Amino acid sequence: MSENIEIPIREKNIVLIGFMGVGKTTIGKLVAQKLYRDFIDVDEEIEKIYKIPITQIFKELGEKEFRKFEKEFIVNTCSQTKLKVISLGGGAFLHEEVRNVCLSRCIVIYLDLSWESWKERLPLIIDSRPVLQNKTLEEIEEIFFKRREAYALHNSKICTNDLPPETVADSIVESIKMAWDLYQPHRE
Ligand SMILES: Nc1ncnc2c1ncn2[C@@H]1O[C@H](COP(=O)(O)OP(=O)(O)O)[C@@H](O)[C@H]1O
Ligand SMILES: O=C(O)C1=C[C@@H](OP(=O)(O)O)[C@@H](O)[C@H](O)C1
Ligand SMILES: [Mg+2]
Repeated sequence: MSENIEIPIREKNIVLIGFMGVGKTTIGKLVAQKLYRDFIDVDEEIEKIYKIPITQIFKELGEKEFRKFEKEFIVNTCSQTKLKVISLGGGAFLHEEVRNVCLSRCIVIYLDLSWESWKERLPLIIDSRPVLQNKTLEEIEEIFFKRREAYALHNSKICTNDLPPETVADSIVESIKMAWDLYQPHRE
């Protein structure tokens, strides 16, 4: 369990979680722009470090190595930074240490999508998500619902069904600003 250091809420990192394909990378970038913050996409950072795409990391080094690096990268980043918008990969929140560091130091936003809507995203992401390869739709559905248990731990949930990325990003910004004003109101 990481220590619960009091970071002013306006300075906390904003972390986006949720199932693969729900829009964490796309929407995280927009939220960062709207709040004038730096954006960190954990998968993109890992790809830059290994200099190969995630699919190749899975193939050449294996999922175990990816998960170890992913966990360490997130724990370090969340412990050492403030004022960032960070999009995690969909499997990252399954690590207990990742959940602990995110929930103690960041504002965690869960992007949710119904199974029916998510199925329409599948063709867009199937080739770039190794976890989905060689699986039946029933097997993917099982993972989709199983992972909801981990995602249930969050600070705020946004249902993204039928909403374009801009609208989702606007509603995240609105909800964050509300939390800022509630818990750390500006003093004149
Ligand atoms: N709100 C949305 N509506 C429609 N398509 C979306 C939305 N958000 C993301 N997408 C599309 O879904 C795919 C996966 O998005 P991405 O941001 O990579 O998701 P994640 O990071 O959660 O895996 C991309 O092709 C993206 O353009
Ligand atoms: O859910 C997962 O296990 C994964 C999700 C991916 O990220 P996105 O959630 O951004 O697709 C990426 O980290 C990797 O392919 C594994
Ligand atoms: Mg992503």
